[in-house]
Amino acid sequence: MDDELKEIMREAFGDSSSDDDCDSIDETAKIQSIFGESCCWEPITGINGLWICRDFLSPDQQSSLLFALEKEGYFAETSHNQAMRFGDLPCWAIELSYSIRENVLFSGCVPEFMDPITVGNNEKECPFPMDILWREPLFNQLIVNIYQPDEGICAHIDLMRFEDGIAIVSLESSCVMHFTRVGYETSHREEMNEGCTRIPVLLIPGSLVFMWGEARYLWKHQINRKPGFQMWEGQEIEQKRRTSVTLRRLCQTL
Ligand SMILES: O=C(O)CCC(=O)C(=O)O
Ligand SMILES: [Fe+2]
Repeated sequence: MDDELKEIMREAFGDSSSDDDCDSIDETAKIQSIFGESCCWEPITGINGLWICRDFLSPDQQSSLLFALEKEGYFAETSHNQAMRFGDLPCWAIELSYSIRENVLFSGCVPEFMDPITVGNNEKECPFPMDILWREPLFNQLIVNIYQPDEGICAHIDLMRFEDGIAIVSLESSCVMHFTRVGYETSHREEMNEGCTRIPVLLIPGSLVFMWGEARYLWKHQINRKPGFQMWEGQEIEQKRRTSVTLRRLCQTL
Protein backbone atom coordinates (compact mmCIF):
# COMPACT_ATOMS: atom_id res chain seq x y z
CA MET A 1 0.00 0.00 0.00
CA ASP A 2 1.12 3.50 -0.75
CA ASP A 3 2.82 5.13 2.30
CA GLU A 4 0.83 8.33 2.03
CA LEU A 5 -2.43 6.41 2.01
CA LYS A 6 -1.23 4.30 4.94
CA GLU A 7 -0.50 7.45 6.93
CA ILE A 8 -3.93 8.91 6.12
CA MET A 9 -5.56 5.65 7.17
CA ARG A 10 -3.58 5.66 10.42
CA GLU A 11 -4.63 9.25 11.16
CA ALA A 12 -8.24 8.47 10.36
CA PHE A 13 -8.54 5.14 12.15
CA GLY A 14 -5.55 4.91 14.50
CA ASP A 15 -3.45 1.77 14.70
CA SER A 16 -5.75 -1.05 13.82
CA SER A 17 -4.81 -3.17 16.85
CA SER A 18 -5.49 -0.54 19.51
CA ASP A 19 -7.89 2.00 18.13
CA ASP A 20 -11.07 0.82 19.67
CA ASP A 21 -13.18 2.62 22.26
CA CYS A 22 -15.00 -0.63 22.89
CA ASP A 23 -13.27 -1.86 26.05
CA SER A 24 -15.21 -5.07 26.10
CA ILE A 25 -14.41 -5.91 22.52
CA ASP A 26 -14.80 -9.65 22.14
CA GLU A 27 -13.76 -12.32 19.68
CA THR A 28 -16.66 -11.49 17.36
CA ALA A 29 -15.63 -7.88 17.06
CA LYS A 30 -12.01 -8.85 16.45
CA ILE A 31 -13.03 -11.07 13.59
CA GLN A 32 -15.11 -8.23 12.21
CA SER A 33 -12.16 -5.88 12.12
CA ILE A 34 -11.28 -7.63 8.89
CA PHE A 35 -14.55 -6.48 7.31
CA GLY A 36 -14.43 -4.89 3.98
CA GLU A 37 -11.43 -6.12 2.04
CA SER A 38 -13.13 -5.90 -1.30
CA CYS A 39 -13.02 -2.67 -3.22
CA CYS A 40 -14.94 -3.10 -6.41
CA TRP A 41 -17.61 -0.41 -6.56
CA GLU A 42 -19.98 -0.20 -9.52
CA PRO A 43 -22.40 2.61 -10.30
CA ILE A 44 -25.97 1.54 -11.11
CA THR A 45 -26.67 2.78 -14.60
CA GLY A 46 -29.56 5.22 -14.77
CA ILE A 47 -29.56 6.26 -11.10
CA ASN A 48 -27.11 8.97 -10.12
CA GLY A 49 -25.70 8.36 -6.67
CA LEU A 50 -26.49 4.65 -6.47
CA TRP A 51 -23.46 2.40 -6.05
CA ILE A 52 -22.95 -1.23 -5.20
CA CYS A 53 -20.01 -3.21 -3.90
CA ARG A 54 -21.12 -6.76 -4.62
CA ASP A 55 -18.52 -8.63 -2.60
CA PHE A 56 -18.11 -6.28 0.33
CA LEU A 57 -18.27 -9.13 2.87
CA SER A 58 -16.83 -12.58 2.26
CA PRO A 59 -18.91 -15.59 3.36
CA ASP A 60 -16.89 -15.76 6.62
CA GLN A 61 -17.42 -12.09 7.27
CA GLN A 62 -21.16 -12.48 6.63
CA SER A 63 -21.23 -15.30 9.18
CA SER A 64 -19.39 -13.13 11.71
CA LEU A 65 -21.87 -10.32 11.22
CA LEU A 66 -24.83 -12.68 11.51
CA PHE A 67 -23.25 -14.09 14.67
CA ALA A 68 -23.00 -10.57 16.13
CA LEU A 69 -26.67 -9.93 15.26
CA GLU A 70 -27.64 -13.23 16.82
CA LYS A 71 -25.76 -12.30 20.00
CA GLU A 72 -27.80 -9.10 20.15
CA GLY A 73 -30.87 -11.35 20.30
CA TYR A 74 -32.28 -10.04 17.03
CA PHE A 75 -33.21 -13.49 15.74
CA ALA A 76 -34.73 -14.73 19.00
CA GLU A 77 -38.32 -14.59 17.77
CA THR A 78 -39.61 -14.78 14.21
CA SER A 79 -42.15 -12.05 15.03
CA HIS A 80 -39.23 -9.72 15.79
CA ASN A 81 -38.48 -8.14 12.43
CA GLN A 82 -36.72 -4.90 13.15
CA ALA A 83 -34.15 -3.53 15.58
CA MET A 84 -33.01 0.06 15.73
CA ARG A 85 -30.08 1.73 17.45
CA PHE A 86 -29.27 5.44 17.70
CA GLY A 87 -26.21 7.30 18.92
CA ASP A 88 -23.54 5.02 20.28
CA LEU A 89 -23.58 2.08 17.96
CA PRO A 90 -22.46 -1.41 19.04
CA CYS A 91 -18.84 -2.36 18.30
CA TRP A 92 -19.73 -4.54 15.33
CA ALA A 93 -21.55 -1.61 13.69
CA ILE A 94 -18.67 0.79 14.37
CA GLU A 95 -16.31 -1.72 12.78
CA LEU A 96 -18.67 -2.10 9.86
CA SER A 97 -18.93 1.62 9.26
CA TYR A 98 -15.15 2.13 9.51
CA SER A 99 -14.65 -0.63 7.03
CA ILE A 100 -17.08 1.00 4.60
CA ARG A 101 -14.93 4.13 4.65
CA GLU A 102 -11.77 2.08 4.42
CA ASN A 103 -13.21 0.15 1.51
CA VAL A 104 -14.04 3.31 -0.45
CA LEU A 105 -10.56 4.70 0.23
CA PHE A 106 -8.93 1.53 -1.10
CA SER A 107 -11.27 1.31 -4.06
CA GLY A 108 -9.13 3.60 -6.18
CA CYS A 109 -12.07 5.90 -6.91
CA VAL A 110 -11.43 8.59 -4.31
CA PRO A 111 -10.46 11.71 -6.27
CA GLU A 112 -7.74 12.74 -3.77
CA PHE A 113 -5.90 9.49 -4.48
CA MET A 114 -6.46 9.43 -8.21
CA ASP A 115 -4.68 10.77 -11.18
CA PRO A 116 -6.15 14.30 -11.66
CA ILE A 117 -6.57 13.66 -15.38
CA THR A 118 -8.75 10.63 -14.68
CA VAL A 119 -10.76 12.47 -12.04
CA GLY A 120 -11.61 15.64 -13.93
CA ASN A 121 -14.17 17.49 -11.84
CA ASN A 122 -16.63 14.70 -11.79
CA GLU A 123 -17.37 13.62 -8.25
CA LYS A 124 -20.20 11.47 -9.61
CA GLU A 125 -17.46 8.96 -10.47
CA CYS A 126 -16.88 8.38 -6.75
CA PRO A 127 -19.17 6.11 -4.71
CA PHE A 128 -19.17 8.65 -1.85
CA PRO A 129 -18.92 12.45 -2.00
CA MET A 130 -15.97 13.57 0.12
CA ASP A 131 -18.08 15.46 2.68
CA ILE A 132 -20.00 12.28 3.44
CA LEU A 133 -16.93 10.03 3.43
CA TRP A 134 -15.12 12.15 6.05
CA ARG A 135 -18.00 13.18 8.30
CA GLU A 136 -17.76 12.10 11.93
CA PRO A 137 -19.35 9.87 12.80
CA LEU A 138 -19.96 8.44 9.37
CA PHE A 139 -23.15 6.83 10.71
CA ASN A 140 -24.95 7.06 14.06
CA GLN A 141 -28.13 5.14 13.44
CA LEU A 142 -28.72 1.59 12.36
CA ILE A 143 -31.68 -0.57 11.50
CA VAL A 144 -31.53 -4.31 11.24
CA ASN A 145 -34.42 -5.58 9.15
CA ILE A 146 -35.23 -9.28 9.29
CA TYR A 147 -37.59 -10.40 6.56
CA GLN A 148 -39.22 -13.81 6.57
CA PRO A 149 -39.87 -15.34 3.13
CA ASP A 150 -42.54 -13.30 1.28
CA GLU A 151 -41.85 -10.22 3.42
CA GLY A 152 -40.37 -7.11 1.86
CA ILE A 153 -40.55 -3.37 2.19
CA CYS A 154 -42.93 -0.92 0.46
CA ALA A 155 -41.69 1.77 -1.90
CA HIS A 156 -40.29 4.65 0.15
CA ILE A 157 -37.71 7.35 0.41
CA ASP A 158 -35.90 7.25 3.72
CA LEU A 159 -37.09 9.89 6.19
CA MET A 160 -35.70 13.40 5.87
CA ARG A 161 -34.53 13.23 9.49
CA PHE A 162 -31.60 11.26 8.08
CA GLU A 163 -28.75 12.94 6.29
CA ASP A 164 -27.68 12.10 2.79
CA GLY A 165 -25.62 8.93 2.37
CA ILE A 166 -27.26 5.63 3.33
CA ALA A 167 -25.54 2.24 3.34
CA ILE A 168 -27.31 -1.12 3.20
CA VAL A 169 -25.53 -4.43 3.82
CA SER A 170 -27.45 -7.50 2.62
CA LEU A 171 -27.27 -10.92 4.27
CA GLU A 172 -28.83 -14.35 3.72
CA SER A 173 -31.31 -14.45 0.77
CA SER A 174 -30.57 -12.58 -2.43
CA CYS A 175 -33.32 -10.26 -3.56
CA VAL A 176 -34.16 -7.67 -6.16
CA MET A 177 -34.67 -4.13 -4.91
CA HIS A 178 -36.60 -1.90 -7.30
CA PHE A 179 -35.91 1.79 -7.61
CA THR A 180 -38.68 4.01 -8.95
CA ARG A 181 -38.19 7.63 -9.85
CA VAL A 182 -40.43 9.85 -7.69
CA GLY A 183 -43.37 11.12 -9.74
CA TYR A 184 -43.29 8.13 -12.09
CA GLU A 185 -44.88 5.57 -9.77
CA THR A 186 -47.90 3.62 -10.91
CA SER A 187 -50.07 1.24 -9.00
CA HIS A 188 -50.65 -0.94 -12.07
CA ARG A 189 -47.99 -3.54 -12.49
CA GLU A 190 -48.76 -3.99 -16.20
CA GLU A 191 -47.96 -0.33 -16.79
CA MET A 192 -44.60 -0.61 -15.15
CA ASN A 193 -41.74 -0.82 -17.52
CA GLU A 194 -38.16 -1.65 -16.76
CA GLY A 195 -37.01 1.48 -18.55
CA CYS A 196 -35.53 4.57 -17.02
CA THR A 197 -38.17 5.04 -14.30
CA ARG A 198 -38.07 1.63 -12.61
CA ILE A 199 -34.74 -0.05 -12.20
CA PRO A 200 -34.12 -3.43 -10.58
CA VAL A 201 -30.93 -3.99 -8.57
CA LEU A 202 -29.84 -7.45 -7.45
CA LEU A 203 -28.70 -7.51 -3.83
CA ILE A 204 -26.68 -10.61 -3.14
CA PRO A 205 -25.57 -11.65 0.36
CA GLY A 206 -22.48 -9.72 1.39
CA SER A 207 -23.19 -6.82 -0.94
CA LEU A 208 -23.16 -3.20 0.12
CA VAL A 209 -25.34 -0.58 -1.51
CA PHE A 210 -24.69 3.09 -1.01
CA MET A 211 -27.22 5.76 -1.99
CA TRP A 212 -26.70 9.46 -2.00
CA GLY A 213 -27.96 12.55 -3.85
CA GLU A 214 -30.55 11.70 -6.49
CA ALA A 215 -30.65 8.02 -5.49
CA ARG A 216 -31.44 8.98 -1.91
CA TYR A 217 -33.88 11.87 -2.56
CA LEU A 218 -35.43 11.33 -6.01
CA TRP A 219 -35.84 7.54 -6.17
CA LYS A 220 -38.01 5.31 -4.01
CA HIS A 221 -36.73 1.85 -3.17
CA GLN A 222 -38.80 -1.22 -2.50
CA ILE A 223 -38.52 -4.98 -2.13
CA ASN A 224 -41.49 -7.10 -3.13
CA ARG A 225 -40.96 -10.73 -2.14
CA LYS A 226 -44.44 -11.99 -2.93
CA PRO A 227 -44.30 -15.06 -5.20
CA GLY A 228 -43.63 -14.05 -8.79
CA PHE A 229 -41.94 -10.72 -8.06
CA GLN A 230 -38.38 -11.84 -7.33
CA MET A 231 -37.21 -12.33 -10.89
CA TRP A 232 -33.68 -11.88 -12.14
CA GLU A 233 -32.61 -12.62 -15.70
CA GLY A 234 -35.78 -14.62 -16.30
CA GLN A 235 -35.39 -16.81 -13.20
CA GLU A 236 -37.31 -16.55 -9.97
CA ILE A 237 -34.93 -16.23 -7.01
CA GLU A 238 -35.73 -18.54 -4.13
CA GLN A 239 -36.62 -16.50 -1.07
CA LYS A 240 -35.56 -17.55 2.41
CA ARG A 241 -35.00 -15.30 5.42
CA ARG A 242 -33.23 -12.09 4.47
CA THR A 243 -31.48 -9.74 6.86
CA SER A 244 -30.18 -6.27 6.11
CA VAL A 245 -28.24 -3.73 8.10
CA THR A 246 -28.93 -0.12 7.13
CA LEU A 247 -26.54 2.56 8.40
CA ARG A 248 -27.52 6.22 8.35
CA ARG A 249 -26.76 9.47 10.10
CA LEU A 250 -29.36 11.58 11.85
CA CYS A 251 -29.63 15.22 10.80
CA GLN A 252 -28.20 17.47 13.45
CA THR A 253 -30.87 19.52 15.20
CA LEU A 254 -30.23 23.24 15.58
O1 LIG B 1 -33.72 -4.17 3.73
C1 LIG B 1 -33.27 -3.41 2.88
O2 LIG B 1 -32.46 -3.78 2.05
C2 LIG B 1 -33.73 -1.98 2.83
C3 LIG B 1 -34.15 -1.42 4.13
C4 LIG B 1 -34.67 -0.02 3.97
O3 LIG B 1 -34.85 0.47 2.90
C5 LIG B 1 -34.94 0.81 5.14
O4 LIG B 1 -34.86 0.31 6.30
O5 LIG B 1 -35.25 2.00 4.96
FE1 LIG C 1 -35.05 2.57 2.95
